[in-house]
Amino acid sequence: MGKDIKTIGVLTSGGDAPGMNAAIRAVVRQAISKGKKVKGIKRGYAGLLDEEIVDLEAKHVSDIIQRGGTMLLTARCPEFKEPEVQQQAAEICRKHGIDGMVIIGGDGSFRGAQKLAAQGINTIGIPGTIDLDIACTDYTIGFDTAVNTAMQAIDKIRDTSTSHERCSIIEVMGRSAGYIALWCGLANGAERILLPEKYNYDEQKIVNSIIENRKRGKKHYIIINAEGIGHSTSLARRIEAATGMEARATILGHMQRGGSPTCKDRVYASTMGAYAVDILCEGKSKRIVSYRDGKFCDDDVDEALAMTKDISDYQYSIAKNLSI
Ligand SMILES: Nc1ncnc2c1ncn2[C@@H]1O[C@H](COP(=O)(O)OP(=O)(O)O)[C@@H](O)[C@H]1O
Ligand SMILES: O=P(O)(O)OC[C@H]1O[C@](O)(COP(=O)(O)O)[C@@H](O)[C@@H]1O
Ligand SMILES: [Mg+2]
Repeated sequence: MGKDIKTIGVLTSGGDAPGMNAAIRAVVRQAISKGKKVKGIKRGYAGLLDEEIVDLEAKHVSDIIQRGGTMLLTARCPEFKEPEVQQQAAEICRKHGIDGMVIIGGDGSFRGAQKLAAQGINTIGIPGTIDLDIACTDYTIGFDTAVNTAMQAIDKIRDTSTSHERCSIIEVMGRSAGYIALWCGLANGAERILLPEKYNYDEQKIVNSIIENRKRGKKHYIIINAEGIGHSTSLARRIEAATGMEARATILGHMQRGGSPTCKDRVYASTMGAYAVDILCEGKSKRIVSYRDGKFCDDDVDEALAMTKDISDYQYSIAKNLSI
C-alpha cells in the first residue's frame, strides 16, 4: 500500500506553534528522500478548500528550522465541521493527486483529520499546539518554546513585583488546559497557581495567604493564572482591595506563541515530521503521531481523541509545598 503513496500533502491548522516549520521541513525532506512528491497547503483547511496548493521542493524549506510561526500559514476554518465541506475537501485532495495528508495542529485539527480520513483520504496528524492539551501525547510541538518564553517574561515581572512589593497576577495561555500555567508556576516559583482543572474559586483563601506571606516578610506574591480561568485584571482589583497590597495583572498573550523554537521543539518536531511520512509510506492512515513514555509512537485518531489526561496531582501538590 505504501508504494501507492506518490504525493504527500502537508498543512498547518489552528494556532501556530514554534517548531511547526521544523516539522514541515522534515515532512518535505523525508518524503523527497523516499522518492515522493510534496504539496504544501496554505492556511490550513481554509486554504485546502480554496485550493491554495503549492509544490514543495527541498529548497523551499531551507532556512526555516529556526523560525517560529508556520511558513505555510495557518487558519481556523469553522465551516470544516460541516460534512459537505469535508467531502468537498476530500475531492480537492483527489483532484490534486494527493495520496496522503500530514496535518500539523491541535485537537481541533485532528477532528478535521478524522473527518477527512472518513472521506477516504489517508491522513496522519502531528500534535502542534502550545497548549499540550492532546491526551495521547506527553509532548506537543511548541509547548517547550512557549513555556520557556513565558518563564523568561515572568522572571522579568518578578523583578518589578519584588521592587514594588506587589502582588502580580500573570495570565498565561492554554485554552481550557492548565499545563502552561503549572509549568510556569513551578519554573518561576510562583506563590500560587490557578488551574482550570483544580481551581475552586475560593478567593478568600488567596487573600489570607497573601496576608500571611507579607507577615512572614515576603516581598511579592506571584500568581500564575491560566487563560481558562481568566479575569486577571478584576482579580487584581479585588485582591488589592481585600489585602491592601498593590496588585497588577499582566496578560502575556500571543508573545507565548512566537519566537525561535527551542532545541527540543526543533528535534521532536523534526522527528515527528519524518515519522509521519514513514508511517504514511508504510500504508498506515488515520493515525496521530505521539510521544508517550519516552518513545515516539502512533495512535488511531478515534482512540487518540477518546483518550483523556489530567494535570499531575503530584506536581500540583509539590508546587504548593515549594512556594512557602
Ligand atoms: N469537530 C470538528 N470537525 C471538523 N473540523 C474541525 C472540528 N473541530 C475543529 N476543526 C477544524 O480544525 C481547525 C483548528 O481547530 P482549533 O481547535 O481552532 O485549533 P487546534 O487544532 O490548534 O486545536 C478548526 O478551525 C476547524 O477547521
Ligand atoms: O490565536 P487566537 O485565535 O487568539 O486563539 C487563542 C488560543 O490559541 C492558543 O494560543 C493555542 O490553541 P490551539 O493550539 O488549540 O489553536 C490557546 O492557548 C488560546 O486559547
Ligand atoms: Mg487546541
